[in-house]
Amino acid sequence: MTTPVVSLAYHSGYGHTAVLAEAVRAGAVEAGAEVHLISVDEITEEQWAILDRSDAIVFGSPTYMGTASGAFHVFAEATSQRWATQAWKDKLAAGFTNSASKSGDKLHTLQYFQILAAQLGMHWVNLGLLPGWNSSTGSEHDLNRLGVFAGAAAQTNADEGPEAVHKADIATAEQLGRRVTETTRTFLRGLAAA
Ligand SMILES: Cc1cc2nc3c(=O)[nH]c(=O)nc-3n(C[C@H](O)[C@H](O)[C@H](O)COP(=O)(O)O)c2cc1C
Repeated sequence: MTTPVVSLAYHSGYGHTAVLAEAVRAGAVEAGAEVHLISVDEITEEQWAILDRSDAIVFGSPTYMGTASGAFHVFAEATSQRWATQAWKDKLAAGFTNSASKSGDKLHTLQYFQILAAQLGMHWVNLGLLPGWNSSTGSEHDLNRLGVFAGAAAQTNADEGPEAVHKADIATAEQLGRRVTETTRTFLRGLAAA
Protein backbone atom coordinates (compact mmCIF):
# COMPACT_ATOMS: atom_id res chain seq x y z
CA MET A 1 0.00 0.00 0.00
CA THR A 2 1.26 3.49 -0.82
CA THR A 3 2.17 5.36 2.35
CA PRO A 4 1.76 9.11 1.82
CA VAL A 5 4.17 11.37 3.69
CA VAL A 6 2.10 14.18 5.17
CA SER A 7 3.73 17.06 7.05
CA LEU A 8 2.03 19.73 9.11
CA ALA A 9 3.74 23.11 9.02
CA TYR A 10 2.01 25.12 11.70
CA HIS A 11 2.32 27.85 14.31
CA SER A 12 0.44 28.22 17.57
CA GLY A 13 1.05 31.14 19.92
CA TYR A 14 -1.03 29.95 22.86
CA GLY A 15 -1.65 26.26 22.18
CA HIS A 16 -5.12 26.29 20.60
CA THR A 17 -3.97 25.69 17.05
CA ALA A 18 -1.54 23.05 18.33
CA VAL A 19 -4.57 21.00 19.45
CA LEU A 20 -5.89 21.13 15.90
CA ALA A 21 -2.49 20.10 14.56
CA GLU A 22 -2.61 17.02 16.79
CA ALA A 23 -6.09 16.27 15.47
CA VAL A 24 -5.02 16.55 11.83
CA ARG A 25 -2.11 14.29 12.69
CA ALA A 26 -4.42 11.72 14.29
CA GLY A 27 -6.70 11.66 11.24
CA ALA A 28 -3.77 11.32 8.86
CA VAL A 29 -2.22 8.50 10.92
CA GLU A 30 -5.57 6.72 11.03
CA ALA A 31 -5.71 6.93 7.23
CA GLY A 32 -2.23 5.42 6.96
CA ALA A 33 0.11 8.36 6.46
CA GLU A 34 3.63 8.87 7.75
CA VAL A 35 3.10 12.18 9.55
CA HIS A 36 5.52 14.90 10.66
CA LEU A 37 4.50 17.79 12.89
CA ILE A 38 6.66 20.85 12.31
CA SER A 39 6.35 23.98 14.42
CA VAL A 40 7.44 26.64 11.95
CA ASP A 41 8.71 29.15 14.51
CA GLU A 42 11.48 26.72 15.45
CA ILE A 43 11.95 24.89 12.14
CA THR A 44 15.32 23.20 11.63
CA GLU A 45 17.24 22.35 8.46
CA GLU A 46 16.31 18.70 9.03
CA GLN A 47 12.64 19.68 9.11
CA TRP A 48 12.96 21.71 5.90
CA ALA A 49 14.34 18.50 4.37
CA ILE A 50 11.29 16.60 5.65
CA LEU A 51 9.02 19.17 4.00
CA ASP A 52 11.01 18.76 0.77
CA ARG A 53 10.37 15.02 0.73
CA SER A 54 6.72 15.22 1.83
CA ASP A 55 3.92 14.34 -0.56
CA ALA A 56 1.54 16.74 1.16
CA ILE A 57 1.98 19.76 3.44
CA VAL A 58 -0.85 21.00 5.65
CA PHE A 59 -0.51 24.64 6.69
CA GLY A 60 -1.84 25.67 10.09
CA SER A 61 -1.95 28.95 11.98
CA PRO A 62 -4.13 30.89 14.35
CA THR A 63 -5.86 33.85 12.75
CA TYR A 64 -4.16 36.98 14.01
CA MET A 65 -5.37 40.35 12.74
CA GLY A 66 -7.37 38.64 10.04
CA THR A 67 -4.57 36.57 8.57
CA ALA A 68 -2.01 33.95 9.55
CA SER A 69 0.29 34.82 12.45
CA GLY A 70 3.51 36.74 11.99
CA ALA A 71 5.51 33.60 12.74
CA PHE A 72 3.71 31.74 9.98
CA HIS A 73 4.32 34.61 7.57
CA VAL A 74 8.05 34.43 8.36
CA PHE A 75 7.96 30.74 7.43
CA ALA A 76 5.95 31.49 4.27
CA GLU A 77 8.49 34.06 3.15
CA ALA A 78 11.27 31.56 3.77
CA THR A 79 9.58 29.18 1.29
CA SER A 80 10.47 31.67 -1.45
CA GLN A 81 13.64 29.65 -2.13
CA ARG A 82 11.37 26.69 -2.95
CA TRP A 83 9.11 29.02 -4.97
CA ALA A 84 12.07 30.10 -7.14
CA THR A 85 12.76 26.53 -8.22
CA GLN A 86 9.15 25.31 -7.84
CA ALA A 87 10.64 22.60 -5.63
CA TRP A 88 7.27 21.85 -4.03
CA LYS A 89 5.37 21.76 -7.33
CA ASP A 90 2.73 18.97 -7.41
CA LYS A 91 2.76 18.34 -3.69
CA LEU A 92 -0.71 18.48 -2.17
CA ALA A 93 -1.68 21.18 0.31
CA ALA A 94 -4.43 21.90 2.82
CA GLY A 95 -4.96 24.17 5.80
CA PHE A 96 -6.50 24.78 9.20
CA THR A 97 -6.94 27.77 11.45
CA ASN A 98 -8.44 28.82 14.74
CA SER A 99 -9.68 32.14 16.07
CA ALA A 100 -11.56 33.58 19.02
CA SER A 101 -14.53 34.95 17.10
CA LYS A 102 -17.05 32.74 15.35
CA SER A 103 -15.94 34.19 12.04
CA GLY A 104 -12.93 36.24 13.12
CA ASP A 105 -12.03 36.52 9.40
CA LYS A 106 -10.66 32.98 9.47
CA LEU A 107 -11.62 32.49 5.84
CA HIS A 108 -8.98 35.00 4.87
CA THR A 109 -6.31 32.92 6.61
CA LEU A 110 -7.37 29.83 4.68
CA GLN A 111 -7.44 31.80 1.43
CA TYR A 112 -3.95 33.07 2.22
CA PHE A 113 -2.84 29.42 2.57
CA GLN A 114 -4.49 28.64 -0.77
CA ILE A 115 -2.58 31.45 -2.49
CA LEU A 116 0.66 30.33 -0.84
CA ALA A 117 0.06 26.80 -2.12
CA ALA A 118 -0.71 28.11 -5.60
CA GLN A 119 2.48 30.17 -5.69
CA LEU A 120 4.41 27.05 -4.76
CA GLY A 121 2.67 25.01 -7.49
CA MET A 122 0.84 22.80 -5.00
CA HIS A 123 -2.65 21.28 -5.37
CA TRP A 124 -5.20 22.39 -2.77
CA VAL A 125 -7.30 19.81 -0.93
CA ASN A 126 -10.45 21.25 0.60
CA LEU A 127 -12.31 19.97 3.66
CA GLY A 128 -14.89 17.89 1.79
CA LEU A 129 -17.63 18.21 4.40
CA LEU A 130 -21.04 19.80 4.08
CA PRO A 131 -21.69 22.59 6.58
CA GLY A 132 -23.10 21.63 9.96
CA TRP A 133 -25.19 23.59 12.48
CA ASN A 134 -27.25 25.27 9.76
CA SER A 135 -30.69 23.77 10.26
CA SER A 136 -33.27 23.38 13.01
CA THR A 137 -31.95 19.87 13.68
CA GLY A 138 -28.29 20.87 13.67
CA SER A 139 -26.17 21.75 16.68
CA GLU A 140 -22.78 23.12 17.61
CA HIS A 141 -21.64 19.51 17.91
CA ASP A 142 -21.92 18.94 14.17
CA LEU A 143 -18.84 18.31 12.06
CA ASN A 144 -17.85 21.48 10.20
CA ARG A 145 -20.05 23.44 12.61
CA LEU A 146 -18.67 26.74 11.29
CA GLY A 147 -19.58 25.90 7.70
CA VAL A 148 -16.21 26.39 6.01
CA PHE A 149 -15.26 24.57 2.82
CA ALA A 150 -11.67 25.69 2.21
CA GLY A 151 -10.16 23.89 5.19
CA ALA A 152 -10.67 23.08 8.86
CA ALA A 153 -11.79 26.10 10.89
CA ALA A 154 -12.13 26.25 14.65
CA GLN A 155 -13.29 28.76 17.23
CA THR A 156 -11.94 28.87 20.77
CA ASN A 157 -12.93 31.44 23.38
CA ALA A 158 -10.21 34.01 23.98
CA ASP A 159 -10.32 33.56 27.75
CA GLU A 160 -9.94 29.78 27.76
CA GLY A 161 -6.94 27.50 27.24
CA PRO A 162 -6.17 24.73 24.77
CA GLU A 163 -8.36 22.29 26.72
CA ALA A 164 -11.37 24.34 25.56
CA VAL A 165 -10.90 23.67 21.85
CA HIS A 166 -14.32 22.43 20.73
CA LYS A 167 -14.66 18.68 20.23
CA ALA A 168 -16.53 19.24 16.95
CA ASP A 169 -13.64 21.34 15.68
CA ILE A 170 -11.19 18.62 16.72
CA ALA A 171 -13.27 16.02 14.87
CA THR A 172 -13.38 18.30 11.83
CA ALA A 173 -9.60 18.65 11.88
CA GLU A 174 -9.27 14.86 12.12
CA GLN A 175 -11.42 14.60 9.01
CA LEU A 176 -9.10 16.99 7.19
CA GLY A 177 -6.16 14.74 8.08
CA ARG A 178 -7.94 11.69 6.73
CA ARG A 179 -9.00 13.48 3.54
CA VAL A 180 -5.54 14.85 2.80
CA THR A 181 -4.06 11.40 3.27
CA GLU A 182 -6.63 9.63 1.11
CA THR A 183 -6.41 12.26 -1.65
CA THR A 184 -2.63 12.13 -1.58
CA ARG A 185 -2.69 8.34 -1.84
CA THR A 186 -5.00 8.55 -4.85
CA PHE A 187 -2.73 11.17 -6.44
CA LEU A 188 0.40 9.06 -5.87
CA ARG A 189 -1.26 5.99 -7.37
CA GLY A 190 -2.23 8.05 -10.40
CA LEU A 191 1.32 9.25 -10.82
CA ALA A 192 2.63 5.70 -10.52
CA ALA A 193 0.18 4.48 -13.15
CA ALA A 194 0.84 7.32 -15.59
C1 LIG B 1 -2.25 39.38 17.92
C2 LIG B 1 -3.56 38.64 17.90
C3 LIG B 1 -4.45 38.90 16.90
C4 LIG B 1 -5.67 38.21 16.85
N1 LIG B 1 -6.53 38.46 15.83
C5 LIG B 1 -7.71 37.79 15.78
C6 LIG B 1 -8.60 37.96 14.70
O1 LIG B 1 -8.33 38.66 13.72
N2 LIG B 1 -9.80 37.32 14.74
C7 LIG B 1 -10.16 36.54 15.81
O2 LIG B 1 -11.28 36.03 15.83
N3 LIG B 1 -9.29 36.29 16.82
C8 LIG B 1 -8.08 36.89 16.82
N4 LIG B 1 -7.19 36.62 17.82
C9 LIG B 1 -7.50 35.54 18.78
C10 LIG B 1 -6.79 34.25 18.38
O3 LIG B 1 -7.08 33.89 17.04
C11 LIG B 1 -7.22 33.11 19.30
O4 LIG B 1 -6.92 33.44 20.64
C12 LIG B 1 -6.60 31.79 18.93
O5 LIG B 1 -7.24 30.77 19.67
C13 LIG B 1 -5.10 31.75 19.23
O6 LIG B 1 -4.60 30.52 18.77
P1 LIG B 1 -3.22 29.96 19.32
O7 LIG B 1 -3.45 29.57 20.78
O8 LIG B 1 -2.91 28.78 18.49
O9 LIG B 1 -2.21 31.06 19.19
C14 LIG B 1 -5.99 37.28 17.87
C15 LIG B 1 -5.06 37.04 18.90
C16 LIG B 1 -3.85 37.70 18.90
C17 LIG B 1 -2.86 37.39 20.00
